[in-house]
Amino acid sequence: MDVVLDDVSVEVAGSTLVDRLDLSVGSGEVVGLVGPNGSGKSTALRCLYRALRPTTGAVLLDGTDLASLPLAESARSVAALTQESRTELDFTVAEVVALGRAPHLRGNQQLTDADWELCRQAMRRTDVEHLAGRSVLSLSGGERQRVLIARALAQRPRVLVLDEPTNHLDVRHQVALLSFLRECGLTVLVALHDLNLAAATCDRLAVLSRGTVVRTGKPHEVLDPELVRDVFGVSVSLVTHPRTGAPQLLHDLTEPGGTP
Ligand SMILES: Nc1ncnc2c1ncn2[C@@H]1O[C@H](COP(=O)(O)OP(=O)(O)OP(=O)(O)O)[C@@H](O)[C@H]1O
Repeated sequence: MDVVLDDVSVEVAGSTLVDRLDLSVGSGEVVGLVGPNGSGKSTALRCLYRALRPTTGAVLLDGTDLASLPLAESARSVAALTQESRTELDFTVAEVVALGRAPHLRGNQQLTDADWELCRQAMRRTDVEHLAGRSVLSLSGGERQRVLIARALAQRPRVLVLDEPTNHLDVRHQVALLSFLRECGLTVLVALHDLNLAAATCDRLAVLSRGTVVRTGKPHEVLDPELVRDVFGVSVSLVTHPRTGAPQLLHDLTEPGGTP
């Protein structure tokens, strides 16, 4: 399923948070949104999972305006792991993951054996099956994050939207998640702060600054020291990963920094 953000602007209380943003993501492509704090990454992603409606412009799924689809229909296609994803209720891990099946159920319909099997597969994939009976309130930050990823996978979406999914994850689970994003065959939009992980994971990157895309392309076309200085205000050297050829940035901490 392909996704297009077509000239999307979002205004809230007189401020323009996203400004005429254009971005196309092909079916099965992994596109990373990178940009400084406050550049509009989360706001753009919110338009995709319908937490926000663009003030002007449209989000298209396979050419259909998302706003014209019933909410349940778009929820069957688009799963999101967001910064607002909450696990504050005293549910077990299995119950939280099962919520991912909700868009596929009618009324009070119960989960079938096939639904539970999909939940188990998602829990195995994110390494939380052994926690299935535990209360989510008792989990560590990284374990909770993996449960939320399992919930999104149990939804069996065609588009995955992830806002800083590596938050709280140790390095093994970061690599496992990002490798999965590369292999899963889904259309993926992911906001990432770590430019090196973004370069290693994504087919293309879109660099956001002040609510709009300032550059888009394959990681080696996008990540150059000049752009990183202009957009992020930091000094880096560019090297090439010796095995994969991915561009990697080395931070130069001896250069004067900006505001922390
Ligand atoms: N409801 C709101 N009302 C007013 N301003 C908002 C609202 N939501 C977001 N903003 C502002 O919009 C800008 C973009 O925010 P957004 O969360 O999209 O940025 P981001 O690129 O995801 O940042 P971060 O990297 O810090 O997560 C920020 O300046 C933020 O303060």
